[in-house]
Amino acid sequence: MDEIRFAVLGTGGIGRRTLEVSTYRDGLTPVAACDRHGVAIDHDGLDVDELLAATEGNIASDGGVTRVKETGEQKGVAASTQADQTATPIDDIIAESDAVDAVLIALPNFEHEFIPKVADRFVEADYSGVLVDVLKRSRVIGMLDERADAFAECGLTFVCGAGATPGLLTGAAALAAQSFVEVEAVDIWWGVGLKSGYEDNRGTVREDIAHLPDYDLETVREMGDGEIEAVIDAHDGVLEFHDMEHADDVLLERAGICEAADVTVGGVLDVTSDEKPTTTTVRVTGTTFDGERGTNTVELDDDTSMAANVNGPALGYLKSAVRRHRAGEYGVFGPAELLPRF
Ligand SMILES: NC(=O)c1ccc[n+]([C@@H]2O[C@H](COP(=O)([O-])OP(=O)(O)OC[C@H]3O[C@@H](n4cnc5c(N)ncnc54)[C@H](O)[C@@H]3O)[C@@H](O)[C@H]2O)c1
Repeated sequence: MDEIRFAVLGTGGIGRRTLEVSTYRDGLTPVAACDRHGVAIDHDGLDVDELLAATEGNIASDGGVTRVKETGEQKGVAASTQADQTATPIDDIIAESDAVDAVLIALPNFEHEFIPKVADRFVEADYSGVLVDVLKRSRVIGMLDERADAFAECGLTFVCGAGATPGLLTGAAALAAQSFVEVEAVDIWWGVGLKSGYEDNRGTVREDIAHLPDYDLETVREMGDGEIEAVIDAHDGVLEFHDMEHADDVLLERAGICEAADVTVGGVLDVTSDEKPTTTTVRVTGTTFDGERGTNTVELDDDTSMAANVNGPALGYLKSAVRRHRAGEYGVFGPAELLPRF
C-alpha cells in the first residue's frame, strides 16, 4: 500500500496521541494538524516529537474552558515551531486537502452537528479522500448517514465511531457475534484510569459527565472548569456510568448484527489513578445454528490505556478506509462493516 498522508483535526488528549501512535505504524505520514488556535502543515511530514514537546501540558481545549494550561507563549499547537496561529484552522487544512489522503477528526462533540458540519465543509471543497472520526454519540451516526449520497458524489469515504467504544469494542462485538445465528444482547463495560484526569482529557471527561443522571451535553457545555472539577470531586474521582448513549448500538444494528436496543454500554472512569478501575469487556450473547445459547466474551488487558485503545484502532480503521477509498468505495461505514459481515 502506498504511503498515506494524513491530517489530525484537534490535538487534544486524543489527537496528540494519534500523532504519537502513528510513528509506530508503517506507511503513515502526518502532514497536517490543528487545534482551535493554530495549524501545522508540512507535506514532507510533520516532526511529531517537536510538536508533542511543544504541546506537552499545553492543550488548547474548549467546551466552556477558559483556563488553558500553557507552558509557552502560544496556546496549544501554535507553540510548535512548525505551526502558525490562525483563526481558521480547519479551513487551512481543507485548503491543502488535495495532498491529504485521510483526515482523523479528534474534535470535541459537545454539539451533535459539529462533526457532520465539519464533514460538509470537506464536501463543499470537493474533497475526495477519507474522513475518520472517534465520536461517541449514537444520534450523530444518523446525521452522517443523511450525508452518505453527498459523500459518495464527491468520492469521500467516511468511517464513523472508530475509537475504542464505539470502535475497537464494536468491532470486537461484530467478531464475537459470528458464532451465533441470532444475537440477543451485546453488553459493553469499560474501565478507564486517567491519572492525568481532566487536565489532559478535557473533551473526553466533560462529554462523559454528560452521561451522568441530571446532566446532558447542553449543561456540561456551559459548565466552567471549577464546576466540572466539583462533579469529579463529589464522586471522589471515580465516575460510574450506565446506559450510555454510545454509538456501538446503532453501528451494530446497521451492520445487521442485532437491534440497537439490545446493546448496552456502561463503564467506570477513575481520574485518580492510571490503573483501570474495572476490566473492559464485551459480552455477546446469542444462539448458535445448532441450538446452543452462549456468551462470547472479549476482554482487554488492564494494562492497555485508553489512548492506546482509541488511537490504535482509529489508525487501523483509517488504513482500512484508505483501501476502500482506493477501491472506489465511498459513503459512510461503521467499524463493524469493515469486519466479517452478518
Ligand atoms: N470513541 C472513543 O472511544 C473515544 C474515547 C475518548 C475520546 N473520544 C472523543 O475524542 C474527542 C476528543 O477528545 P479529547 O479528550 O482529545 O478532547 P480535548 O478537549 O482534549 O481536545 C479537543 C481538541 O480539539 C480542538 N478544537 C476544538 N474546537 C476546534 C475547532 N473549532 N477547530 C479546530 N480545533 C478545535 C481543541 O483545541 C483541542 O485541541 C471527543 O469528541 C471524545 O468524545 C472518543
